[in-house]
Amino acid sequence: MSTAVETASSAVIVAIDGPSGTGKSSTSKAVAAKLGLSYLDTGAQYRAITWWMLNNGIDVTSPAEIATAAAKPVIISGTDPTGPTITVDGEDASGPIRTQEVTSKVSAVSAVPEVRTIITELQRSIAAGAEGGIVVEGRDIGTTVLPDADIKIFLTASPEARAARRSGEVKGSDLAATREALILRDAADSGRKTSPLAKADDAVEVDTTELTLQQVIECVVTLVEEKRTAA
Ligand SMILES: Nc1ncnc2c1ncn2[C@@H]1O[C@H](COP(=O)(O)OP(=O)(O)OP(=O)(O)O)[C@@H](O)[C@H]1O
Ligand SMILES: Nc1ccn([C@@H]2O[C@H](COP(=O)(O)O)[C@@H](O)[C@H]2O)c(=O)n1
Repeated sequence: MSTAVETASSAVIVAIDGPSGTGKSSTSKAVAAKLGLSYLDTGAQYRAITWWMLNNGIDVTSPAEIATAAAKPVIISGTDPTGPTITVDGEDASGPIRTQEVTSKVSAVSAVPEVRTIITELQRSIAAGAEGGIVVEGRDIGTTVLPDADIKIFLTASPEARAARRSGEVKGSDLAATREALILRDAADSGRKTSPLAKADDAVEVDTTELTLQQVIECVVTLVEEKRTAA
């Protein structure tokens, strides 16, 4: 499978990876909007295929069943950073893919190699079609999906900071349980055989633990602009 993604010569490709709750989505959307780039949330695509499997009676503890069904759903991602969308077989999936059920099952589905092959090809075709450039966020963008990206960022933050951010989104949520769930999902994503969550050797690591979201956005915008100026 070719990993080369051809875009217009002025188009910049930005890969942003990192564990859960490090700020990938918030940062990527804001950076893309600020720089006039498209935006792709690859986690949403893995969530979408997981949601489809759950809705269609697939046993998500069976890699063989998942593999057989992997090519069936039609997943379409809208890449406007000010209003990203995702549909599965024509149905808006943006709400249902964020449920606790999907969150708890997505790592098992995304670990299946057949799923990764299909979703990776989809991601590369979206990046290739983004004529003005794109910010793509996920777990394996810099290492596997777009290894030739112009700039690669790997966001990190302490489990405590990430759990506090996530708990802040849901009133009355249990901080310790949120922290535990984040750690378990990261362990599953980092431990799978096929394109695990990992920092690319040439990625710039940004520890966001002590940074505000605004500071992270400014840091990434500066890195992209420096890269563009140097090119
Ligand atoms: N530097 C920051 N300081 C404080 N809060 C932040 C920071 N970055 C992101 N957040 C908040 O943390 C939460 C998680 O951020 P976000 O969804 O962008 O993370 P993520 O890495 O994309 O997570 P996931 O991989 O689980 O989808 C959001 O509520 C966001 O507003
Ligand atoms: N490039 C990616 C992106 C995501 N995943 C899997 O999807 C899950 C959900 O991701 P969120 O960013 O929406 O939290 C994630 O836990 C991974 O299992 C992936 O494998 N590769």
